[in-house]
Amino acid sequence: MADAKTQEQALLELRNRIDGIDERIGQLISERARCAQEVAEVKNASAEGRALYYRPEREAQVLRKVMERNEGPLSNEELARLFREIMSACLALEQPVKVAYLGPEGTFTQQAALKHFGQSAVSLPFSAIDEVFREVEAGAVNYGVVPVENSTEGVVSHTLDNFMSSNLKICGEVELRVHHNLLVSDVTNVNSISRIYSHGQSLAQCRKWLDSHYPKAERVAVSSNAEAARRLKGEWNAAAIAPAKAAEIYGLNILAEKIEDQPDNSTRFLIIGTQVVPASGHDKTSILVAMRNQPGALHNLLEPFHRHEIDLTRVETRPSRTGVWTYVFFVDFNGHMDDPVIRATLDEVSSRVADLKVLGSYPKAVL
Ligand SMILES: C=C(O[C@@H]1C=C(C(=O)O)C=C[C@H]1O)C(=O)O
Repeated sequence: MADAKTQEQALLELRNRIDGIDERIGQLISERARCAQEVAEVKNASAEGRALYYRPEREAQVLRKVMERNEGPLSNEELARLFREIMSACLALEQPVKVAYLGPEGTFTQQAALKHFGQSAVSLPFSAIDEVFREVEAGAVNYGVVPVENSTEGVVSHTLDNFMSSNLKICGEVELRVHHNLLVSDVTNVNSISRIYSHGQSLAQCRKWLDSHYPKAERVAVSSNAEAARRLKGEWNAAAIAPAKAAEIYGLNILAEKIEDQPDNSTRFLIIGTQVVPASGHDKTSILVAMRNQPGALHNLLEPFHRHEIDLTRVETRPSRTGVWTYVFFVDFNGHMDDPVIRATLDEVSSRVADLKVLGSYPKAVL
């Protein structure tokens, strides 16, 4: 009895302390939000209606500082995620950011959009990557989020091809661990699944699992994982590979979890917009280069990077859609356009190739 009483007493005291801490946190968050409102006034005063409310480089710096200061017990990622939401809410006071993503609702791209901009952003689904580009170009939204590469399946060529004809800039990147699940509906007969819907990339990422668990089922590629989930309604012999979120949205059941072949399966997404982003201190730059298919062409392109000791993080080739035998390279490297070494390197590269377009310098993914 005495023990129960001391326990009650200890809980009461701790909860009183937590109430006091919450009160202070609440006051500090409000104070921060008022500061952000003042930032908006300053931005408005000098921008004649064209204020840039969202500042990717500043947000990256804020999150990095949160992680550097962290003394635990929460992990850096967990603490940064909380601050991500505080900033998202503060930014929404200035102006809710409007983001187009490759939909429908429930796709990994939507998860990436919310991971990057936080839950206070207004996210709008579009059914094709081209449409996301078009919405941003038309100014109907502030930013777009599109997938660009997967650690198992490689590049999302559709996104790269869009950059060839677009003047949009890359303003940021997001990385997302991607887990796949096998979803079924209430009417599915789980012993007679003969058709499995998903996006082509996801089917490929679960190839081995499907080979061993459903070797005879027909694999049907559809436009997105969420579309796969949506198709299940009313089909008694079908399943879908999709994120757990899609099960929630479309009222489905998870039959098997984490069925991806590679446990560290992750996808990188790009934030596209019209903004040129200043340096944050840890940045990446993406360029697009067009060149003739001559002997030594790739060496010529890469040599200045090597000489200036610039780290390349990715090189992709796509056939150009204009000239015959002309290739287009997408190159990502560490550093920002404002850095004189990067600028000098790109000047050199530019003199060696048919065309060079800077797609953007942007903060490296923090979360
Ligand atoms: C407050 C600002 O505006 C926005 C909100 C931020 C925040 O809440 O810290 C950071 C950058 C901007 O996206 C700012 O530019 O400092």
